[in-house]
Amino acid sequence: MDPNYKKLRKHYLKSTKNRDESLSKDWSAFRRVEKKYMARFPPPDLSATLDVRNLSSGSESKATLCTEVAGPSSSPQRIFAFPHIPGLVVLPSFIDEQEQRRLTKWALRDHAKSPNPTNLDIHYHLPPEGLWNQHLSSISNTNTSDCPLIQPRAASSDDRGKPTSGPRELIDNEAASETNFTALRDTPKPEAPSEAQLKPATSTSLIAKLRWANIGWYYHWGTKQYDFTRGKGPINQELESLCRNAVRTVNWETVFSPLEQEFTEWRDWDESYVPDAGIVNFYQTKDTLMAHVDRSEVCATSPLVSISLGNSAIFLIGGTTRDEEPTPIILHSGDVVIMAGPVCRRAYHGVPRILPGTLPNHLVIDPDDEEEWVPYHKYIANSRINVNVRQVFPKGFTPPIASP
Ligand SMILES: O=C(O)CCC(=O)C(=O)O
Ligand SMILES: [Fe+2]
Repeated sequence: MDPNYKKLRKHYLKSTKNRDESLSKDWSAFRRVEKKYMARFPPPDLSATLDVRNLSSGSESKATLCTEVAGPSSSPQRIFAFPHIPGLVVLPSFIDEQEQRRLTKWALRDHAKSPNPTNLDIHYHLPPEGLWNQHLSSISNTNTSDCPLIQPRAASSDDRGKPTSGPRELIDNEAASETNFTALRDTPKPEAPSEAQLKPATSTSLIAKLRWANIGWYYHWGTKQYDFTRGKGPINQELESLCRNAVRTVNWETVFSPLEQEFTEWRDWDESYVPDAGIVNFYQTKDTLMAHVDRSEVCATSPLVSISLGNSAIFLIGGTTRDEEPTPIILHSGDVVIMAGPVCRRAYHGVPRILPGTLPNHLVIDPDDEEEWVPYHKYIANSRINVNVRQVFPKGFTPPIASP
């Protein structure tokens, strides 16, 4: 018997010895599927997952309810829609190989640092050059005793701010809209308390604990609402263009009509879709993202563009309640998912599993700069990065916010 399998079985038997079987009876349809794909033992059967790359050209899969729709005649880009979740689109390999490396570098080196908050800022005094740049300096420095230590922040009186194992918790927040905007804006957004008894740590050890970095409007995790009083962080222009191009690539008429004739906003998206917020999610191979709906944006129907980099993942997307069984979709490095329109933007979704050992070859070596890529390869070999970009306000809408 494979020693790793033996270890997993032993752990499984031990952890399930006193399990209360009645608990799982109350699981929603989403939770059941989530649990299935999260299971460490026995490892899940992936045969029911959908990998659009395996669908032959022009195919329509009844079992998976996925349809290939026509893309722009000038490009070989394939586009998949899901009529049972109108507004969901998968663009396989939308990001080319070089751009995937560029985005990986951007996420770690240029973005996960001040002024963009990360999950670690609450707990540590991060270096101004960013965790990644300090990590690069320390690995190029042969004298390990010179590695600076990052100091924890003074512990607060309680430890409610303890970092959790994933970037999200299972709490439903109130959906934002133009009507409740002022109330949500004025809801107090206290600073999260830092964890007690943390020890000073090296940047190299903290890189593995990086879970998210904010893009644009600042998100307040405690209330799960944006904190507009802080103003707006920068949005990378190339990322913005890439997301706008992804939205423009789709012929939305083939996605929404004739299913949702009363929804016509998509007609303006070529111009009106301008992202202004988002998050970069960093997943180590054991990390998961629980079922949730992203409903903090005032624009409740505008496209959310989600880019996958690194190892592949299982992405679950269901309906507007947890009682609808989600569709399991395999996302690979370079794939773009768009969630748009009133149904899809309110659909529960999550990432129950990262698939280790699925790093594509073009993220192993950078033919243009082999040396520089080495530390990025080392990181991404055991990780997945998701760049999740949203539009909080409709274009031209000036929110009633005093300048910070
Ligand atoms: O990692 C992913 O593919 C999804 C991330 C996500 O749903 C989110 O950041 O809201
Ligand atoms: Fe999400």
